[in-house]
Amino acid sequence: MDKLVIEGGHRLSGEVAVSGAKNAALPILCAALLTAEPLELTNVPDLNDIATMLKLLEQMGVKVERDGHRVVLDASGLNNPVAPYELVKTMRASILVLGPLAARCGEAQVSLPGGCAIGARPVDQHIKGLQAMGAEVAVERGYVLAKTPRLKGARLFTDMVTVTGTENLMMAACLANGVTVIENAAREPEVVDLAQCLTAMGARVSGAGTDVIRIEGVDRLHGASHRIMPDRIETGTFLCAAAATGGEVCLRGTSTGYLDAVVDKLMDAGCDIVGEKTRTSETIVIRAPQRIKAVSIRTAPYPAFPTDMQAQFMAINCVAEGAAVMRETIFENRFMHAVELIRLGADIKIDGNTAFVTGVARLQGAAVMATDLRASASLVIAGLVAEGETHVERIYHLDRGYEHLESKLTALGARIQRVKA
Ligand SMILES: CC(=O)N[C@H]1[C@@H](OP(=O)(O)OP(=O)(O)OC[C@H]2O[C@@H](n3ccc(=O)[nH]c3=O)[C@H](O)[C@@H]2O)O[C@H](CO)[C@@H](O)[C@@H]1O
Ligand SMILES: C=C(OP(=O)(O)O)C(=O)O
Repeated sequence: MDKLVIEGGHRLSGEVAVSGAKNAALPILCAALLTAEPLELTNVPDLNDIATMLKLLEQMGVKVERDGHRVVLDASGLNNPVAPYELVKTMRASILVLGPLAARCGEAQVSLPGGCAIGARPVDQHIKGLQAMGAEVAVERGYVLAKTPRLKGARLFTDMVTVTGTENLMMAACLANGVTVIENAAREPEVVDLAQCLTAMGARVSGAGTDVIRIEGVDRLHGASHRIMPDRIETGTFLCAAAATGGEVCLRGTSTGYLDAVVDKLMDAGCDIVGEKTRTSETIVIRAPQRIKAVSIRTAPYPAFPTDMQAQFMAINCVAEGAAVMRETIFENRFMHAVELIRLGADIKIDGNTAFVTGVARLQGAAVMATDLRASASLVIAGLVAEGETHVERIYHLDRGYEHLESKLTALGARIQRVKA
């Protein structure tokens, strides 16, 4: 098992390119199931989650061609609407095949995604929505089993804002008979990116980016080309790494437009952040003070502060001046990084869904264990500023969602190496 060894204390500076978004690419790969014509995707990040999703699609009969960041999917031979446990156990997003399979094949057997360290993460809203569209859905022996004649358009209301729930139901509705309206829909930019891809495939979707999405079902979708949006969470992670180290970094191929809440908090922390847009490119430049100020946050669905940035902000608050209150409202168990940060010398107290963080003058390197994807990122950020060496173990979590993180950080002046543990 690989681990990262980080020698802290090196200020980040220079330029880095941001990759395509994992959380946009995963649903969009599943959208290929909706058509018998090729779907060409560019800016697809090179991540373990993407490799797993491609394997999953391949074993369903989808032809996959991959050349760097370009992927072409051809689901004309789709013949096995099954997502087995072996392939879905590491990846929550595998549930995103459910809606497209039910819509295109009239049946699906999808293993419940594996347990995850950040919370229970049920899929009851995905199921409730498909049932409202006329599908018979049961959960048996760990599998969601769906059977349906052509899905029917329906008025859907989700009990809470769910990102993959919205995406699953939006994809299913594209081939349904009649109009579907999803109320209380997720407004995340990744939902909008998926809607844009579906529209390019001939779907009739309006309202993506608002909390009411309307989909007029069509008989079939066709092939298309689509470029995956930049990863706003990778962007935010590099901004935090720069902020923690008092650095000056230019991020290429990304935009402040996707993460207003994060940029706002980093400016409150004392950073100077400028987004620039030319005809051909977009960049963000961050200049951080020597020591940032602690900032309080409360996670909530987009456009509020993203839960996927909470762990990275905890890392920067650990070394900031002052104290912060951090409230996690999306997942019931997403403070696993706190105990590891405490091993590095952080001052953190947890009470239910609230963390109280008081900045310390310095962290000290130690061996720590990554427990989930963003927890891993927070430990890397803390390692960049801790005195001495930090060893981050179990980085397979990191490889699920960050493309070449250590080489990108090395290019910015960090001392970070991957070694066999
Ligand atoms: C692949 C992907 O895009 N993952 C993102 C997606 O996850 P994901 O789509 O799984 O997260 P949801 O938005 O669905 O979860 C929000 C909350 O709703 C609950 N819930 C959800 C569905 C359901 O049927 N029943 C239910 O109770 C969840 O347990 C959670 O407490 O959005 C999360 C919230 O922004 C992000 O952290 C993840 O990075
Ligand atoms: C929680 C995350 O991903 P997933 O939903 O794929 O587990 C994440 O991207 O931070």
